[in-house]
Amino acid sequence: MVKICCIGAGYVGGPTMAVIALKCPNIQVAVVDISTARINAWNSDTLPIYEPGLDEVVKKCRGKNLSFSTDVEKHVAESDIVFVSVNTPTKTQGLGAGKAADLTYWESAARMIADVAKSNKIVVEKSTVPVKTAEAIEKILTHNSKGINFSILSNPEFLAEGTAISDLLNPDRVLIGGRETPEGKKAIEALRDVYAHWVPVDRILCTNLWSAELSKLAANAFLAQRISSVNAMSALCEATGADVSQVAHAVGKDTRIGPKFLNASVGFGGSCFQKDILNLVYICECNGLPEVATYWKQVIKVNDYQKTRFVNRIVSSMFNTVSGKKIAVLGFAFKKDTGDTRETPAIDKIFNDMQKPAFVFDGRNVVDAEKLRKIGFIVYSIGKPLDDWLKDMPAVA
Ligand SMILES: NC(=O)c1ccc[n+]([C@@H]2O[C@H](COP(=O)([O-])OP(=O)(O)OC[C@H]3O[C@@H](n4cnc5c(N)ncnc54)[C@H](O)[C@@H]3O)[C@@H](O)[C@H]2O)c1
Ligand SMILES: O=c1ccn([C@@H]2O[C@H](COP(=O)(O)OP(=O)(O)O[C@H]3O[C@H](CO)[C@@H](O)[C@H](O)[C@H]3O)[C@@H](O)[C@H]2O)c(=O)[nH]1
Repeated sequence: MVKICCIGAGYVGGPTMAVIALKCPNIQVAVVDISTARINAWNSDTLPIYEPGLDEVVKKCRGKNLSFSTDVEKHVAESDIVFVSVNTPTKTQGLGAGKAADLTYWESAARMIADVAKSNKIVVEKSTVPVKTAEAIEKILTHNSKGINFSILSNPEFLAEGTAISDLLNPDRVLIGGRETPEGKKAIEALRDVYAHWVPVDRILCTNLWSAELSKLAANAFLAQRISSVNAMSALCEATGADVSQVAHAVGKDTRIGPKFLNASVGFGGSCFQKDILNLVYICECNGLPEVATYWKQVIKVNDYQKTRFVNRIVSSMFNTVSGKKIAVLGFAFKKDTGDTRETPAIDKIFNDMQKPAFVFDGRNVVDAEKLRKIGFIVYSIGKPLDDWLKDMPAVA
């Protein structure tokens, strides 16, 4: 029986391994983590993360071919395939601080694998990492290998939070990068066999290592760029009386552009887009490509601009100061299905209790602005024609 171990029981490691266990009953899957609290939660009735559909998958497989453990070394030693899905945040100090990916957790995982391995292993990069990380990992593993063979694969994850289970069950593609050597090709085949249990083979793309590593950063950069593009348009819509939803709809009808990821917002959030674009910018700079770095950096700059613009609208509409005023934030999560409070029927109550004039600032275009205006609110919807009140106020506080 093939044994898989995943180091890192987070937003990626947990759901990904649960789906592998569900679809591959003949494979034993162990998810390990240094955090006892996280592992205890994975073994309890209250999982450490909320994802629609996750509970059912975990409950079906846990105790059969899916386990969660803090005994990292034991499970790594026993596995044929080791996924590494540890966090790779932006560095906060040292070389590349504020941009480069911090690979401390990755490096310590790689050193531990080299230490405890007693048989040949396929080591899979699941975390999002800079291009050429596989080379560094390979060096760590082979220089400490005691004659054991390690094959490194890059298998970046494209799931989005909130839709992780459906993304994993029905992925647009699975990407596997490996060395173009006989051993590398054999390792790619072994991982392809795992996914082929449920993913159509034409959706399993096999590339060289560097293409797979870079494709992940590129995909996130392209997605974030679309959001910054529509958000940039939202500012122009407000200045001209155009409606950003209508513009996005018309633009997205072009089949070359497509309708997805064109929702104007207060800017993108989440743990990935900013971190991965900063990482991309850093890699471009390190490779002597300042123009390319500047191009992608602009995506973050527009995102920052959009956040500031939204706050400025709030402050300027409320007579240039919010000090002493109470502001309620409805929907604090970075996106839906992670804690959503839209269309709460409590809004009319809220209006009666509020000081007048009462405002709603909608950074996601999710509220029914006309309904709220009828109740008496002054409504600002991002990228939409402005209320008279807002027209009279400067856009910048
Ligand atoms: N969150 C997402 O939606 C998403 C999607 C695709 C890719 N990614 C990428 O996947 C990676 C993991 O992201 P995440 O959101 O799952 O992170 P996370 O912080 O939720 O989980 C990482 C886990 O790794 C554990 N860990 C760290 N070092 C360890 C070690 N040496 N041994 C054992 N466990 C260790 C941590 O305790 C933590 O529980 C990142 O590189 C991220 O960029 C994330
Ligand atoms: O049209 C849109 C779409 C999204 N967003 C915002 O963008 C952010 C990110 O959303 P989303 O991409 O859906 O969630 P993530 O979980 O951050 O997933 C992204 O980051 C992951 C980590 O790398 C990748 O695996 C996914 O493919 C990629 O979509 C959120 O704040 C959204 O509200 C918008 O403002 N407008």
